[in-house]
Amino acid sequence: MAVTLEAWYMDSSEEDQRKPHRLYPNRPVSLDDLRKLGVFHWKLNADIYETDPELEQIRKDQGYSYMDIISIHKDTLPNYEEKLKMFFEEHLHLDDEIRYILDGHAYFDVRDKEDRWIRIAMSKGDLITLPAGIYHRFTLDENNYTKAMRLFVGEPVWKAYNRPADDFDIRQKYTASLQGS
Ligand SMILES: CSCCC(=O)/C(O)=C/O
Ligand SMILES: [Fe+2]
Repeated sequence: MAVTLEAWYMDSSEEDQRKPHRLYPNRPVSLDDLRKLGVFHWKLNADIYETDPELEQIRKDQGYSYMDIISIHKDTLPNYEEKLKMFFEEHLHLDDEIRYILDGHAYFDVRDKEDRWIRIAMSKGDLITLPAGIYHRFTLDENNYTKAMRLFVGEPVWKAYNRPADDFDIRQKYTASLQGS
């Protein structure tokens, strides 16, 4: 089980979003680089998610009072194609996005400070937090399946604001937080 998270700069090809879209040669992005963008990662044991004390501690420390589980597969998710299309539109949220992969695989793409796409490969046991105001998107990979826990502080708000949302206070706050990092 890899403790680290693999991430890389993406190519600009319009080919299938589910492909890795690496540059050649590959340009990896470290966990430290991700942290500077406000993106944080934990590796947990997803086999025991229902009773995991480590997950409990994170939820307590971070105030993640809400959780639900979403299974993203053509046979389980209503309006599967429509939802995947929506998830892959570049957007931001007014709150942090917190996702814990319980099974399968997925990609989160985030913009770096220079507006380049970074692809983050998520698999079973990866918990990630994306800060409010960061432009990002989500896709399945070529396995076409993931099951994820969605966590939230308080009552969940799933509203996504597609780019451009540069005038939003949360976007300004996020870009200001990057200064000097
Ligand atoms: C893994 S949950 C579906 C993706 C989602 O909710 C979102 O906002 C992606 O950016
Ligand atoms: Fe999102």
